[in-house]
Amino acid sequence: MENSILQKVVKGDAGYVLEDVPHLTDYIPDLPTYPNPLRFNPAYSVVKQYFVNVDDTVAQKIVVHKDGPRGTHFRRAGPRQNVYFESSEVHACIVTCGGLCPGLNTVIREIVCGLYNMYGVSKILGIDGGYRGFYSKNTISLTPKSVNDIHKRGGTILGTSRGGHETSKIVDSIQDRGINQVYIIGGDGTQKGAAVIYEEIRRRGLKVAVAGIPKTIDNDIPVIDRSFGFDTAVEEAQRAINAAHVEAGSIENGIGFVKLMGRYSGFIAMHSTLASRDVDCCLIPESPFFLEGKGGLYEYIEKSLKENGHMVIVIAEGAGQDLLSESLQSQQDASGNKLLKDAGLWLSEKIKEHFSGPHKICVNLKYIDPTYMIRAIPGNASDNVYCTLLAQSAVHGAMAGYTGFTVGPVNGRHAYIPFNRINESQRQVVITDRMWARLLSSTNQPSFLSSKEVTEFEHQEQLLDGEIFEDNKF
Ligand SMILES: Nc1ncnc2c1ncn2[C@@H]1O[C@H](COP(=O)(O)OP(=O)(O)OP(=O)(O)O)[C@@H](O)[C@H]1O
Ligand SMILES: O=P(O)(O)OC[C@H]1O[C@](O)(CO)[C@@H](O)[C@@H]1O
Ligand SMILES: [Mg+2]
Repeated sequence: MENSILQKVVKGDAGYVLEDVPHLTDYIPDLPTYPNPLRFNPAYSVVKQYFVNVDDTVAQKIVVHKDGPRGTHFRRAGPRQNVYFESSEVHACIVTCGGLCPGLNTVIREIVCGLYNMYGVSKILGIDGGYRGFYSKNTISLTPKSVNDIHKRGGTILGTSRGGHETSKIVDSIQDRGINQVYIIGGDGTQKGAAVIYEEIRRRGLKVAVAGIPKTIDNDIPVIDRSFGFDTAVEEAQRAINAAHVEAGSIENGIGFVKLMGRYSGFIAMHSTLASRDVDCCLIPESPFFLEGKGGLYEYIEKSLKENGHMVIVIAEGAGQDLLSESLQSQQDASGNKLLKDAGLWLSEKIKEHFSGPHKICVNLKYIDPTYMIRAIPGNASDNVYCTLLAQSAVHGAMAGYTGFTVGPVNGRHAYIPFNRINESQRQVVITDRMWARLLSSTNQPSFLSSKEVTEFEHQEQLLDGEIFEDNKF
């Protein structure tokens, strides 16, 4: 076993690898255990095999070959027979960081209700306004009653922020308040912050479990099947695309132009396009494009307008940033994320300018920017169920003494994933994958790539060890 502070790798027969998560007993030996209170809970006691076998693991790769290695596995999430906290001893806190996402309130609600109803825990604090709230604000007391209706509202009742991650101040606050379970809901930046909080807690030898719940509307967190809120955002984006289609179709040479979120990953734009079928061109950060000349965007727009009289374009906010780079200043937000220029607005102006020039076609372009409208809403039904499972899996993991983990579904089964696996890369649309090919075939747009570039993309992806192909699921 290789055992560093963040990596706990167990190897077995036939190429089996378990990338395990830390446990409190890794650095605090002889911790007492207690029977899981769920054993005495009438709602759960009737379930056959309710408890997860301690050795259950979830395979990352489910398409395998006869002689191929069994590959990476993660510890299966779920309740254990024994727990490492007594109910009365638990003092939990919940924090939400980064941008908003549909379902945040559902996760908060279900952590509170899960702790209370399943484990009899009643000391639960909300941290106000993201990481900086640990050391600069009062806490909010959370009870099943106070969170009862919050899943019907968008946003986060706890507030959120970017920046302000000061590890030692945060861990001082955890220690001073006697908190022993920390639930951290947020995106890639937040999970990196959670990893360093875990490391500092471990360095101080504290009996504090740190559980991450991945949140990102962009769906850019690797390993997990998808992030919560993504489904809701794609659904809400349909309203903007429908409006763009109606507007474009009602006027000669109408162009409906919709900007959606997606800083580095175009999943929202790709899935919204595939779901809608009214989109003629989808532009995402992963797929470079150009405007002028043969095979360029202007040529495609001209052809579409000639053939159909109207068209719909969807652009992810991070697409085409290279084209406006000359005017880019390197500004950052409080968390250090690069601030993007508004590619949607820029491109819609360029299109209008181009067609009013020598290539004169009198285009009628309607620009629709619903970016914040698709994330400042409550989760839909399927996201709400998903958020419940995430929250409960996190609670079961912390109660069972696991720490330094992020929870999420891997091939449909919830698992505990070490922070380093979540934090080492960003998930992106693979443009040499079948899903992007489906999109190209549904819109009929050009790929904007020469065959030389396709070969280069394939080569880069082969170097990236197979995980990059995870989208090739369907
Ligand atoms: N490398 C890091 N180490 C420690 N803390 C970090 C790191 N990166 C970001 N953070 C902290 O995590 C919090 C959220 O980060 P960020 O604003 O990047 O959002 P995010 O979690 O990535 O979510 P999203 O991108 O979906 O909005 C901030 O408080 C930030 O200070
Ligand atoms: O304006 P804000 O709140 O910083 O958030 C914008 C960013 O947040 C995200 O929605 C990720 O959460 C990105 O798609 C977007 O670039
Ligand atoms: Mg982020």
